[in-house]
Amino acid sequence: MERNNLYPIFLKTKSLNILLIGGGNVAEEKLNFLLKSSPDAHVTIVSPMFRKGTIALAKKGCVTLIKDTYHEGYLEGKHMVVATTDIPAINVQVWQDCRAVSTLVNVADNPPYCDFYMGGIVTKGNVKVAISTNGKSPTTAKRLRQFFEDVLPEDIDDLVKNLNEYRKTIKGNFEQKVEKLNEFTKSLVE
Ligand SMILES: C[C@@]1(CC(=O)O)c2cc3[nH]c(cc4nc(cc5[nH]c(cc(n2)[C@H]1CCC(=O)O)[C@@](C)(CC(=O)O)[C@@H]5CCC(=O)O)C(CC(=O)O)=C4CCC(=O)O)c(CCC(=O)O)c3CC(=O)O
Ligand SMILES: NC(=O)C1=CN([C@@H]2O[C@H](COP(=O)(O)OP(=O)(O)OC[C@H]3O[C@@H](n4cnc5c(N)ncnc54)[C@H](O)[C@@H]3O)[C@@H](O)[C@H]2O)C=CC1
Repeated sequence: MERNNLYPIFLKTKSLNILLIGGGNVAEEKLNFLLKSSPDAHVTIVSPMFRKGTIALAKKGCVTLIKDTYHEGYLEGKHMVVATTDIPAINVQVWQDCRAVSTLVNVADNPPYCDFYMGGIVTKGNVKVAISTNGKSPTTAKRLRQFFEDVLPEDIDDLVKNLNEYRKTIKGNFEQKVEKLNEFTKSLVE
């Protein structure tokens, strides 16, 4: 069986600079899901045009809109880049420029030109679940996201908060703490 070997990480997007190139449908969708998960993300978007919905989304978050075509100077100070223009040669140019400066890049319409994929994301308080189909079926990622949004209980955050408090009160060395926490949470997986 084929296997997903991607390694998920949870980025502190508040202290990272994200560059989105292009201001069309895909840019708006990527921005929408990025801000849904991480409303405090720092984003810059460079595009000759922006959709009304993008302008509205930008106002709600920490998003800077720049009306221009892409040039590599925009990569300065950016930690990750998502290219969504409708011109494949520009997107590939972005990929090359990012590679040259070791900046993580995602070309939205072109999986071989992605260092990372965006995923389906469910957030319930402190709990976050991220879903990937290895780029094989974004629609499945969306459906799984909807499924987990539905089945994960809203009060799962209370459990996490309570365990965080309990964790602070446990005495003993690391092994003893792990044992107590495992014993306490056993019923969750039984
Ligand atoms: C590889 C990846 C790269 C990346 O974009 O990061 C990628 C690539 C492509 N998407 C395409 C199409 C669609 N994408 C969606 C939706 C989402 N796409 C997302 C991620 C990813 N999309 C990455 C892989 C994720 C994984 O591993 O599963 C989600 C999860 C997250 C997000 O976008 O933030 C978000 C759902 C969010 C949610 O609902 O929670 C829908 C469904 C819909 O909109 O209803 C469709 C139409 C139906 C279809 O085609 O399936 C096409 C074809 C373009 C064309 O044909 O022109 C390509 C290019 C290709 O595959 O070659
Ligand atoms: N990953 C995904 O989820 C999906 C990817 N795609 C792909 O994404 C690409 C874009 O699709 P749409 O957003 O629908 O197109 P669109 O035509 O709505 O938007 C393209 C945007 O790129 C901008 N642009 C053009 N040249 C530019 C330049 N030199 N610098 C900066 N911005 C520039 C345009 O002004 C426009 O805002 C297509 O190639 C499509 O195949 C499509 C659907 C889903």
